[in-house]
Amino acid sequence: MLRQDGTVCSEATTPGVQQQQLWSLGKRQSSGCVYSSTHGFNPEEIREKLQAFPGGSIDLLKQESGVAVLTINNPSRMNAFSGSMMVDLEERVSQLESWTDCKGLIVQGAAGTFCSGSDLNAVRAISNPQDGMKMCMFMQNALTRLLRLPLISVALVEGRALGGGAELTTACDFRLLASGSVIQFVHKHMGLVPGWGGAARLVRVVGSQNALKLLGGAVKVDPGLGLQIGLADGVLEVPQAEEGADTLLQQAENWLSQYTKGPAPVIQAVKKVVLSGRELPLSEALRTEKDVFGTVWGGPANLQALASKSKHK
Ligand SMILES: CC[C@H](C(=O)O)C(=O)SCCNC(=O)CCNC(=O)[C@H](O)C(C)(C)COP(=O)(O)OP(=O)(O)OC[C@H]1O[C@@H](n2cnc3c(N)ncnc32)[C@H](O)[C@@H]1OP(=O)(O)O
Repeated sequence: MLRQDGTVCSEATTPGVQQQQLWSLGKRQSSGCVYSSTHGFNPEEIREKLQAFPGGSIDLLKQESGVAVLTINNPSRMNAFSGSMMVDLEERVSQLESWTDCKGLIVQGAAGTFCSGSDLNAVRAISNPQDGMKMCMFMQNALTRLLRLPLISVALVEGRALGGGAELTTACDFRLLASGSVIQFVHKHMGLVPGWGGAARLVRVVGSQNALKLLGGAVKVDPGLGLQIGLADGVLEVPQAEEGADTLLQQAENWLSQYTKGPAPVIQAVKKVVLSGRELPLSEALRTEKDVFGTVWGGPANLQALASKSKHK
């Protein structure tokens, strides 16, 4: 079981207590910010600075199905991230962290394109290294918390995902690319490298050789290349105008449902064991896996499956 101090010991627990533990384990994993005051990070100060660059919004729609839709919404600037949208994003992630029934998340852009990165007007105004690093710390915290949510997330990429927009796609578990879409880490062309955690995550998704090529060449990744190197997990056809065709969002929801079908505690447990396997040293990951296992073993879904004598043909 989990001790108050976050360490782990083995002790039998009741299913009710186990469910509580599952949730608090999820909160511990998902609230893991990279930077705190010990790193000289003052979130209030940076929030205030970012709010000075308003425009657009990050919209969250929580659905009864347990799948939420997060929309990057700043169409007049190709969904570039204004400062206030960065603060919005952090708030939406907090809302998702406290959603006990969550199972899945689709991250999309408004009006037919994904996201063109940081708002260049804000970038120009804070183009000194100190402010740049503060903005990076803020976005790394928000995107790390997004990736660590106890749900299965997918970036639905239509149009372009550029710069910070490309980085955002790597903060999701999966990426679906619509026909004609492009993910491009344009940072080199801007005299930069990723700073929102996009390089570290990209290496984990496509391997260091491919990451070096994508960043070093500012390569345009179309759906074909995306599938080839593992940056894309699927390709969606942009529907023609004719009646009856599923929208891209419906297609993404269908695709995601193969992983989010089932009770929320089980889906959340799946994400937690994979997350700990990805992020923790092996011994720690194994202990976490045992803990998470303890929260579903003998739980309602497990007992129901046992009672129905299910066969896996
Ligand atoms: C690199 C690091 C940094 C980070 O990680 O934090 C970044 O992300 S910096 C931003 C990187 N992104 C860019 O440099 C994108 C630059 N824009 C473009 O390449 C084009 O605008 C494009 C390809 C997104 C769209 O081209 P298209 O011809 O289809 O449309 P327009 O260029 O006319 O764009 C429409 C309108 O949107 C404004 N826009 C687009 N991107 C941004 C942006 N990132 N910040 C601010 N504004 C942006 C563009 O200026 C046009 O506005 P208008 O008032 O009509 O001139």
